[in-house]
Amino acid sequence: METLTQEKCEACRADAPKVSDQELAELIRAIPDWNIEVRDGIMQLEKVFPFKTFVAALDFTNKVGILAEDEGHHPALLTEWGKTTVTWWSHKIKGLHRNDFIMAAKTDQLYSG
Ligand SMILES: C[C@H](O)[C@H](O)[C@H]1CNC2=NC(N)=NC(=O)C2=N1
Repeated sequence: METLTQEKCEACRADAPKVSDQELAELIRAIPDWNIEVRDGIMQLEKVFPFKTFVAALDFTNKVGILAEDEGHHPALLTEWGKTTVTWWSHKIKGLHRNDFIMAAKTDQLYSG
């Protein structure tokens, strides 16, 4: 399997399939530090990134925002003193698509603590 960080997101389509249970089990192994959350019936990938300062958290938040714009796929971002919470899911399909795993892997690449 090509590593997720080398892939680009495909355009979000309402008829795109959610990842299957088997794909989910395989893909989550590539991003083991991410949590699978279900909110209002929507499966999401979530991870908290700790920082020493608010400024560092905000800088990381902006980097993820630039990545999202570049890929055309956008997260929910919660920036607080000392941490940024990043949550990925595909709005159009109300669940998880391979795009969300690609973006989670690329988000990890932006983090330097
Ligand atoms: C037109 C635009 O590309 C689409 O609306 C994109 C924008 N970014 C997106 N981001 C996410 N996470 N899910 C989407 O369905 C989505 N759709």
